[in-house]
Amino acid sequence: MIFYFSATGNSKYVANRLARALDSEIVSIVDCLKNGRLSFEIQTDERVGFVFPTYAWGLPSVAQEFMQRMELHTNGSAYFYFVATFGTTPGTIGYTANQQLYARTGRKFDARFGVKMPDTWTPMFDLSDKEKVQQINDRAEPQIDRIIQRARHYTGGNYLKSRVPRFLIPIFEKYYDYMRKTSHFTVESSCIGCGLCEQNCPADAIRLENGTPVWTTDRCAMCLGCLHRCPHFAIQYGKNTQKHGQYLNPHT
Ligand SMILES: Cc1cc2nc3c(=O)[nH]c(=O)nc-3n(C[C@H](O)[C@H](O)[C@H](O)COP(=O)(O)O)c2cc1C
Repeated sequence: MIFYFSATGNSKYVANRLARALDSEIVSIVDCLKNGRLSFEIQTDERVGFVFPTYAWGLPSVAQEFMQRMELHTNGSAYFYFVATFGTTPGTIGYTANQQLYARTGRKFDARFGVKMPDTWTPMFDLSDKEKVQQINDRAEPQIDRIIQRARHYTGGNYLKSRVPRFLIPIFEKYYDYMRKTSHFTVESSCIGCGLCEQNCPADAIRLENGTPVWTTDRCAMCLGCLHRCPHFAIQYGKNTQKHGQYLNPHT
């Protein structure tokens, strides 16, 4: 079983690659949260993966909620592994994920991995050069292959690079709160009120008011799925996203 969350397709692509190679079922945590499917039977020697994007060096709020609410029934022999997709640095996400799993199940991840992919935090990072973006995605392939090899052999260890001191965790938690201020969103006149942003929002944080998206701040995970998936690129966040372009994983 592989649990995943993905706003723009990177983590879903990685989860799919792992699932095909390891003959695992992939499970969307957004569907689980929406349908109340939170209890899972884990088989003997099963490989149980969690594939999440890194947000502000930590877990997206949706992933935190899932990990806090999930119930995993296991006889203890399963292999648990965590995969962070990230753009620049995964920071402390591996440590935080470990803490969450331990709090819920009393056990830690056997292995932690990372895959560097295009950084979808476009208020800061420029994804407008499609060739460069493709190169980053090409370089992700051997990283995914290595994870498959290790998971296939139940290999343990912490392979998440760019680890940083844990005392920075509260600072980055505050930074994520700052990022999640939905007042930074603007909607351009090219918006046709199609409602795709509302339909696709993983946190049910968007509703259309007079044909224009409005965000509910305390629900929004700031995944930027609305911005990157808008067919008219009408949703912006701050001053830079327009010039930094939209991104969806090419396999989406
Ligand atoms: C709100 C937000 C915060 C992010 N923070 C980080 C970060 O701290 N470090 C990093 O390396 N990448 C960061 N990223 C980039 C994503 O982790 C990366 O692009 C990921 O592969 C996106 O996965 P997805 O396509 O499955 O949603 C951030 C992206 C978003 C939207």
